[in-house]
Amino acid sequence: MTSRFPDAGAVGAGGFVRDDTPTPEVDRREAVMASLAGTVRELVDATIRTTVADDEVHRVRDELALLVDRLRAAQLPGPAGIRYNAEFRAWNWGNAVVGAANAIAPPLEVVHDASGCHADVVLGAAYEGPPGLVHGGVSAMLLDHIMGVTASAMRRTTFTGTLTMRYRRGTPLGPLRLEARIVREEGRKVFVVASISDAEGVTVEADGVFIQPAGTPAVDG
Ligand SMILES: CCCCCCCCCCCCCC(=O)SCCNC(=O)CCNC(=O)[C@H](O)C(C)(C)COP(=O)(O)OP(=O)(O)OC[C@H]1O[C@@H](n2cnc3c(N)ncnc32)[C@H](O)[C@@H]1OP(=O)(O)O
Repeated sequence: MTSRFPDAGAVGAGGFVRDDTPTPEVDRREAVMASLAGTVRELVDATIRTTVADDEVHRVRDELALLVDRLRAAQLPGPAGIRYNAEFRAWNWGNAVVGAANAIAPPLEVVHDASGCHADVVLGAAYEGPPGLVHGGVSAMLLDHIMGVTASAMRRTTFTGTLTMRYRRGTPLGPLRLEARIVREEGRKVFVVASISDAEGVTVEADGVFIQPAGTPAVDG
């Protein structure tokens, strides 16, 4: 059996990092960071939509600068990366789509189902492109992620090779559903289709080729 695990602390195939933090400690810290990110997400939305007076905006800015300094007191040297321990518990707290510590991420909660993956998400003012509609790049980002998770099927690393989007109509901000499934596989290539829907039906369709980079092992067990 080929192990996907490099030595502790080493960067493995696909950029994954083995980290021997025990799962209960990972779970505990993840909950702490998710609660902070949730409040920062509220801050982002409140910032976009606030109509308070200029003086109050400046006071809030100054208070926030102090809070940033407190978080800067101890920082990782770079991005958070993807870590996992010997129990297969993986965590990628900085991920742009699902990162528990990333207020930029909606975050998407991907569910594996019988046909592939799906996710229900509510997108607010921070994801606007055209007035009242989701930014096309945000739609592509969310679909790319759920398609990548579907292609990897929790047993191999896949990278996006080619992603094609068809925007059928504007995607309204608010509650949305994403769905993705594998349509076929050819060697290291995995062909995936996906969609975003609102209550009226599909707004965006995507198809993509996800590739298991040469030399990266599948997880066999
Ligand atoms: C592990 C546990 C679970 C983990 C879960 C994590 C979930 C994370 C979810 C994250 C989700 C977010 C996901 C992200 O955001 S992933 C980030 C965005 N994507 C990238 O950065 C990828 C950058 N590109 C590369 O790394 C390489 O070019 C890849 C790996 C893609 C191929 O380089 P490699 O050297 O391996 O390829 P090869 O030359 O041996 O060719 C092999 C075959 O592939 C065909 N081909 C090649 N390129 C393309 C292409 N662009 N489109 C279509 N087909 C292509 C080629 O014709 C050949 O086919 P054939 O001739 O054999 O028929």
